[in-house]
Amino acid sequence: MVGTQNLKHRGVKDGIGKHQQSILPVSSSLASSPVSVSGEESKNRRGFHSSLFNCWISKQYLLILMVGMLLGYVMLPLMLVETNSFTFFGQIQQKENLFAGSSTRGLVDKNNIQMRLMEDQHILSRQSLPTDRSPLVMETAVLSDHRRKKILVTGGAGFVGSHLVDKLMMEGHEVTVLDNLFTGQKKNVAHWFHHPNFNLVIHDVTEPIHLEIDEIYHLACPASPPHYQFNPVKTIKTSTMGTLNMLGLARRVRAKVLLTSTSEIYGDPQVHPQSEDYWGNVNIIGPRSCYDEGKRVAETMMYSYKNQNKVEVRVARIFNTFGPRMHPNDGRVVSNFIIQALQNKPLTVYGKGEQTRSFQYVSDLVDGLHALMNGDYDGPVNLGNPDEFTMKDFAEYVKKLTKSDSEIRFLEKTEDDPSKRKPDISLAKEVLGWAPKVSVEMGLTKTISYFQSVLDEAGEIIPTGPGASKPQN
Ligand SMILES: O=C(O)[C@H]1O[C@H](OP(=O)(O)OP(=O)(O)OC[C@H]2O[C@@H](n3ccc(=O)[nH]c3=O)[C@H](O)[C@@H]2O)[C@H](O)[C@@H](O)[C@@H]1O
Repeated sequence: MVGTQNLKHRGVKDGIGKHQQSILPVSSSLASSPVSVSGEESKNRRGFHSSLFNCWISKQYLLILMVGMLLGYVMLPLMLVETNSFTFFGQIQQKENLFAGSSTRGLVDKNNIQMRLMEDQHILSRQSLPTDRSPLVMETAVLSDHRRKKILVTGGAGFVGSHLVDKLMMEGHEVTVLDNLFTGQKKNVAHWFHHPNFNLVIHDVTEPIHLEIDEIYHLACPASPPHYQFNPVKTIKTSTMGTLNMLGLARRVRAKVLLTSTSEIYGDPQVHPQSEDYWGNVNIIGPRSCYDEGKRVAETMMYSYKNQNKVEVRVARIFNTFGPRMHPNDGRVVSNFIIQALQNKPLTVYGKGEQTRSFQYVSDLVDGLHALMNGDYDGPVNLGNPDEFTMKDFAEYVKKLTKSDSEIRFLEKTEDDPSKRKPDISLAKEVLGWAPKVSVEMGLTKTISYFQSVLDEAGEIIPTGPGASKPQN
């Protein structure tokens, strides 16, 4: 830029130099014009007059020449320049005016847009954004700084985790979801991405992490049998190293930590229904042991940290749970039966279908986890709905609710599949004042309509079978 300016400046100077050169010969002719007074008078006079005349002529000539030059070399260019510059500056002025006009308008528009953006941001900072996965708008409370907690939810992008995140967000807390997205899905929490209280950290709990938080809900671990059996070593690492990392973090920052344990710690139970004081019946080396034993040792770690390091702990033993946002390829019985029934495909019952399960709706579980975290009781607590079904009856029930023509197909029994399961929830009722509110029928109706929308979007879904498998997105 500077170079260009210098070049232009030099060009102008050179131009002036040329003009000066062209004037110079004329000036020199004037300087050398003959004016003589010597010799005969008349001759001299004539000569004088003639020379005067000549001089006058030459002066005239010179004058005309000079006027011409003045006009030609100075005035005309000046006039042209002036005219051009007038037009030019006029145009510039006009352009500037136009620009100034548009920029003023632009400024107004810009201000309007900014105002609207600020208003939108203000509204969005108090609610969720509707998405396909979560179409209902959820409003978030505004808490004062000293009441707003920093809460970490490991596995927060999963089925149960994402519903828990909704509740904590609606209460106005700052929620950090930590998930490696093995079975969790970003779309489960996408409705919070814009919210200033929400953070998503893609991280594997088997690696340590340093965060400043007040509470930890530690859910991270695949929970569906085909998924946790896909990589049993990773599953056991997740429960053991993951829980150690969360307890280490809780100890460092003095956070309260809740572990989501499972009804699976009772194994194939010999006590029915199962209460918290039952020690269980787990095959230590069976295909389910990576999950069952992982959760059992995780519970042991929780109470070791409580006793040794005074970490404040909570342990929930979760029984079979279902609801919207279950992974369609989860492979668990509720999602499988509903997806099969909605497509009029055979409902796959493993074994004779005489094994029992008791199903709770996800919102009840979330309320239970919340009550446990915020209560004083720190022993393990069962959270489940005691409404018990055989799998054969459950298949019929799903068929009825979906009005499906599917046949019921009996497949081979899976190894170590618990023959019965039903929670005793007297302790939860007593220490948390908690009991499930949503009937299985009501919960199933909501879940059926959810899976119908998933199917409408996906077309066909082939549910995961009994064998170990990687989650399919
Ligand atoms: O849903 C849950 O909360 C629990 O799910 C699983 O436990 P499981 O009881 O085996 O759950 P499902 O895979 O849903 O199986 C329930 C019963 O249905 C049967 N089933 C499953 C799927 C299927 O297509 N057909 C079928 O008959 C299974 O053999 C089993 O007897 C997990 O292992 C638990 O950690 C978790 O807490």
